[in-house]
Amino acid sequence: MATRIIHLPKYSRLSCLVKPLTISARTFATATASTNPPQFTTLSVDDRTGIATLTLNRPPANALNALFMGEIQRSITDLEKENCRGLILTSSSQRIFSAGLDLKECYKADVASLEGLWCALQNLWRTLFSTPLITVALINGHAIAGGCMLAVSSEYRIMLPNFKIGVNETMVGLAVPSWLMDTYINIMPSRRIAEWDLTSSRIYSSESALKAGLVDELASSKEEALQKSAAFIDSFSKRTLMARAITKQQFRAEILRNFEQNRQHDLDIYLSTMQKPSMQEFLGEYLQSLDAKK
Ligand SMILES: CC/C=C\C/C=C\C/C=C\C=C\CC(=O)SCCNC(=O)CCNC(=O)[C@H](O)C(C)(C)COP(=O)(O)OP(=O)(O)OC[C@H]1O[C@@H](n2cnc3c(N)ncnc32)[C@H](O)[C@@H]1OP(=O)(O)O
Repeated sequence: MATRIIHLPKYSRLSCLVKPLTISARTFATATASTNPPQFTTLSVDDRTGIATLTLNRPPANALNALFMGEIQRSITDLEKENCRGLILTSSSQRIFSAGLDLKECYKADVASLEGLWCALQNLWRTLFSTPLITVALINGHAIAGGCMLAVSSEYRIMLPNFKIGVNETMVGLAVPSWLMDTYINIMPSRRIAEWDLTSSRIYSSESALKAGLVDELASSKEEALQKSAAFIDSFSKRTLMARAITKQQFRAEILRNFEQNRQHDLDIYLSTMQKPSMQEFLGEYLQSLDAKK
């Protein structure tokens, strides 16, 4: 798929105006350094409005592997440099926004691949959560685990009806990473409900997610959701963009600092968990159960 970036001279460059957060000295493994053309995403920018739409397109489930996550991350950093104002994140599938981490790539994988996968997930989260762009997740399908992470890292969530959304890690004996926990708490109206949801692997329907405050609006079609997404981005005037971005950054700074301090620990936990024979055995059964639905 071709990437189309249109230069938008009308808007000031937020990435230059917002002071970057300190990044720890250590360089973490990443699959994002590639300069290959995008395979799993399409990016379009409306030069009239300054709004970009990044469409996830890795059938069948938009499962997040290292290459895919690197592409999403790169698109966001490119948009920051291209004088873009807002970003809508959506899916080309009519059924699945994202099923989270690519579990097929977690199964019987070597340590280097597992490390690449987890670092790509960390890097993608960090970039999306900290971007000065105005971010909207247009959730036009199921959003599970890492898929829900993409949604809650964005600033605003608009969901289509009759889908599922939530973080299901504890269901299989995995602790939710602290950065995802903090991100979830950041958007939920009540910390108590957030704790309850994440400890019980609660998966919401679109309708109950709206009631709980996990999503902000429902839309009956993708077209309506696109209009609502644009309206959210437009609700911030051009004049306030920089102040808005700095304020957003201040709100999120502590979560980002905690993440940087715990990044290696978080990776170590993931690697040791994934290499346990009992986890691999479970994962094999879980993948079979997904196939058995057919
Ligand atoms: C519960 C977690 C289990 C193990 C975790 C182990 C280690 C991870 C460590 C840390 C955690 C990181 C965060 C994560 O993101 S973990 C990912 C957790 N995701 C899920 O559990 C989602 C599983 N999928 C589903 O529940 C459903 O597929 C669905 C609700 C998203 C969609 O349901 P549908 O009925 O519409 O579609 P399906 O027929 O089930 O799926 C279509 C197609 O997609 C494949 N697929 C689905 N999910 C994944 C995935 N996460 N990775 C890779 N592939 C996936 C599925 O097998 C089907 O493929 P085929 O058509 O058979 O080829």
